[in-house]
Amino acid sequence: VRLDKASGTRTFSIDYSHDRFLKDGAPFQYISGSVHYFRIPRAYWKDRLLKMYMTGLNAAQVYVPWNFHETIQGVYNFTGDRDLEHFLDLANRTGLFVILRPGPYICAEWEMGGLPAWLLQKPNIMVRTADPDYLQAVNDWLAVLLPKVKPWLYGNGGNILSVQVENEYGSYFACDYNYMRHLRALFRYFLGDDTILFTTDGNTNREMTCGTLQGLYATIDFGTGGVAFDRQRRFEPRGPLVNSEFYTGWLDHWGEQHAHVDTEKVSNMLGEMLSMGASVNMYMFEGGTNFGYWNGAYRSVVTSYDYNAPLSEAGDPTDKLLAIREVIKKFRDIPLGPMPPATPKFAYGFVAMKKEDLTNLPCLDLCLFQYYGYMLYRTKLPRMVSDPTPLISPLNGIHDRAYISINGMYLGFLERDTQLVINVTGQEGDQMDVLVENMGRVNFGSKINDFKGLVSNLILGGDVLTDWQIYSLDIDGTIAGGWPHSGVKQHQPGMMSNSTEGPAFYMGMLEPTGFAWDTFLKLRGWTKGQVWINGVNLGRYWPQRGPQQTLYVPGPLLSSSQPNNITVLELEGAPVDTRVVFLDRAQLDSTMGTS
Ligand SMILES: CCCC/N=C1\SC[C@@H]2[C@H](O)[C@H](O)[C@@H](O)CN12
Repeated sequence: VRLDKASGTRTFSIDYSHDRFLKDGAPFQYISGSVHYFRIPRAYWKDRLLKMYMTGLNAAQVYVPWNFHETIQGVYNFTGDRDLEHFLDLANRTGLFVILRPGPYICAEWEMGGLPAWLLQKPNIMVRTADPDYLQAVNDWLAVLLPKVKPWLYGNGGNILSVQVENEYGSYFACDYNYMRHLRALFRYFLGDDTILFTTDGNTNREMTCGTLQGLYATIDFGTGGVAFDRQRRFEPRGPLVNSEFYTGWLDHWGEQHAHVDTEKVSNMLGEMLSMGASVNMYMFEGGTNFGYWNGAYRSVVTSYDYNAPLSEAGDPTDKLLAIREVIKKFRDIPLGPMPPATPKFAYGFVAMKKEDLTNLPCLDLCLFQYYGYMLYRTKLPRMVSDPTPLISPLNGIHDRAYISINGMYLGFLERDTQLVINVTGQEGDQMDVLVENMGRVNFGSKINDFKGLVSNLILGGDVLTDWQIYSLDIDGTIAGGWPHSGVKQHQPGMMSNSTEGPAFYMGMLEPTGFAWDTFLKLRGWTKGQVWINGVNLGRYWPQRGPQQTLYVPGPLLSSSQPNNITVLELEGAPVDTRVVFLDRAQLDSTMGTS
């Protein structure tokens, strides 16, 4: 560690006279990449950070998702895959500085942009504003997080060079300067006066106007469409040029083409910005995976956060990475030695899946709050409907998909914004089951107060359906407890269809091979659902929509010596051939019916 000669302390500051950063008094240009620890198994953090270092980066840009660490209000988790300080330490030991972005809102195609869903228990809360309820929750959270961060600041001996306040606030409708002033005061209180606090906003005047604040250094983000520092200069006439999110790729939504950003454009623009002396962060450098239910939505984002990034979802160096390394070589010495290779992948082959007995499924009784996954709504038909009768959500209240069964016979689904009516027939008193899926909360824009479930009435042939029983389904807890592989019978009412279609669980076993290498799970011919391996929720699959056709299975989730439990919740309909297959490569670019 080099100390500042004059004061004997470590300093990272802005030199407004020469439009640059100074580290310990010497000019410093950061060449950084975004990496999200919350999208990578802990066992692979060092592998990804080392590959970033060997590419020639000198910094990693890191979000902190509030909801990942305080999923339940007042319960804080910084262990295992949530061990932020271990990640910071690994980055430090690997030779990478850190640009920290603790939000409290982070966007990032992450569930509710990182905000915890329990904020919505106050139905009228105005998140990302000076709303007192919201600020109280922010105060409590940052009073836990920022003291953990403080020792890692560069001036305190750590590797954090600067800290971002909020995230693209200028894109949000509220434009609430009192909120940003409150955050500035909080960050200053906990982190001291010497740390560089900054903001990042998109490349428009409105965004830079509403997103910036005196005392927070204004930075900008833009992709390969063209260098756009002139906008930053209008708000920061002096100081270093900083592109905090140079888009090396882009995100994928279900049903759309897999994103692709041209390597040559990325390389050329990176070289152009670095030659201007700008500090640049590449978003993403390593994307990773939206495990479990963590994907966000603008429209629902897929499970893979490959992002067409220089390091693939599985951490494999790509041609884009090698091209970026060639550019960086022109501006700084890069570490000697080979680029660490891709982690080994293995095609474990086919695994037979058996439909689970439909009478013992993880149903819990009424529960007030469930934030993620699936809820079951049950009622009785109020009258006979002998002719096909429309079941309608007139206020688009299906958040987000509902799978409809009558007396256990699956009828089909309703979907937010797109499929708002389905025809029903039945007898008075027949049981109607509506399994509602939360597809991930909106992470950008004004619809972020994204309540889930049946948020308004269902109408059957003009009758408002009432007398609902609402079941919270602790599927993850039940599967983590060993069901259905443990043979433990859950004596609860079955909730699934007994036809070959509709929601049903399937179980299988991947036999151990003596090693546990990365692999990619393909559910060829399946429709849509969720997968767990050894109790870990791998995320959503939707091969019928695509473009993602395989789920990344990190080797550390597999056992090399014990059978690996596979559990699938298929929501619409499994194929006749209910095998699944483990491949040695990803398939992320095949939309509906082309896989
Ligand atoms: C059209 C919406 C633009 C929203 N901004 C985006 S989409 C991809 C990235 C990440 O979400 C990132 O977290 C945002 O800061 C900027 N950005």
